[in-house]
Amino acid sequence: MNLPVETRKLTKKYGPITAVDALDLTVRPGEVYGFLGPNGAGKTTTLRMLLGLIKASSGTATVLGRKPGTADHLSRVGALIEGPSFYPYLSGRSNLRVMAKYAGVPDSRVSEVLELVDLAQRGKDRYSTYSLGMKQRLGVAAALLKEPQLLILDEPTNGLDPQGMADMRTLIRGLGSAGCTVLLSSHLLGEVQQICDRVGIVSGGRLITESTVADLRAAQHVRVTATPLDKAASVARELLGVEAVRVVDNHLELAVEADQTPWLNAELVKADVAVSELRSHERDLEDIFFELTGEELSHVG
Ligand SMILES: Nc1ncnc2c1ncn2[C@@H]1O[C@H](COP(=O)(O)OP(=O)(O)OP(=O)(O)O)[C@@H](O)[C@H]1O
Repeated sequence: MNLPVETRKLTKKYGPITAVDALDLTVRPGEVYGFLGPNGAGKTTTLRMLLGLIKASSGTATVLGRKPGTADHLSRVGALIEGPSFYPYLSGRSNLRVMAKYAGVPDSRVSEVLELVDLAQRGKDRYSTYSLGMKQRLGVAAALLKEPQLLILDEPTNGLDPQGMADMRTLIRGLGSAGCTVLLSSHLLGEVQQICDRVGIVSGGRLITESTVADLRAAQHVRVTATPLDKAASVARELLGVEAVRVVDNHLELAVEADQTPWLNAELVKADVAVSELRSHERDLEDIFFELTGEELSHVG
């Protein structure tokens, strides 16, 4: 079976700017994949290449086993990338019917997709009266008209209020459970943590890591509260290396396996450090992102 998305050394340059830098992404069938990174990391540029809207400078992208932008590919990939454009004076349903007719999709599918995005009750209302969240969901409905195998969504909750975000998350999770592969970009950690099976973390156009959310979070970490903290930090750096030690507020975060904690404790005590707490803890994506990129992500979502 073809992978929904596979890129090899995918690169896009704009003059001196390398917007996407030798990206190797793999999206597997049936998963909700989160493409996570701060503004300007190269997410939109990547998605545009996957849809054949712009050409790569070098490297390759395969989408459902084909080169992006071929006729066959376009009918099997749904996308919401630049804000959806609809006729404001037509109802949501009429807008979709116009699109369905143009795409050769039977009218019955319009009701199905309105149901899927929870707009069946408001289908008769004018598009101009919709909230931003409803407009976004109608955009997803339009992308679903052709029953795509892969749905690509660029920042699907951008600009939505908390309720709109929650509705969109429910919708995306539902699509994922129904077997549609979803690739979405986001700069919102909370969102990705809640919706996605796997994430690709991107920074400055480069892929920093690609993993399941569960695996990323399960990587062992030990939190140490001790006095004096600066001495504890320097002992830990000597024992574990500078990279493995981070001072956070009034404690240390150490990248170390849990079975090493007795040894670590003994070494700290030997160095006259009073250890009041030493325990392994599950990190959230925010910590991981900061460790990997040195950048902060947004807390919203
Ligand atoms: N058409 C273009 N011409 C020149 N530079 C561009 C163009 N499109 C994107 N860039 C640059 O490429 C880099 C990546 O932009 P991109 O929009 O892909 O990032 P992003 O991760 O999607 O961020 P955002 O969420 O802010 O859109 C940025 O430095 C951006 O300024």
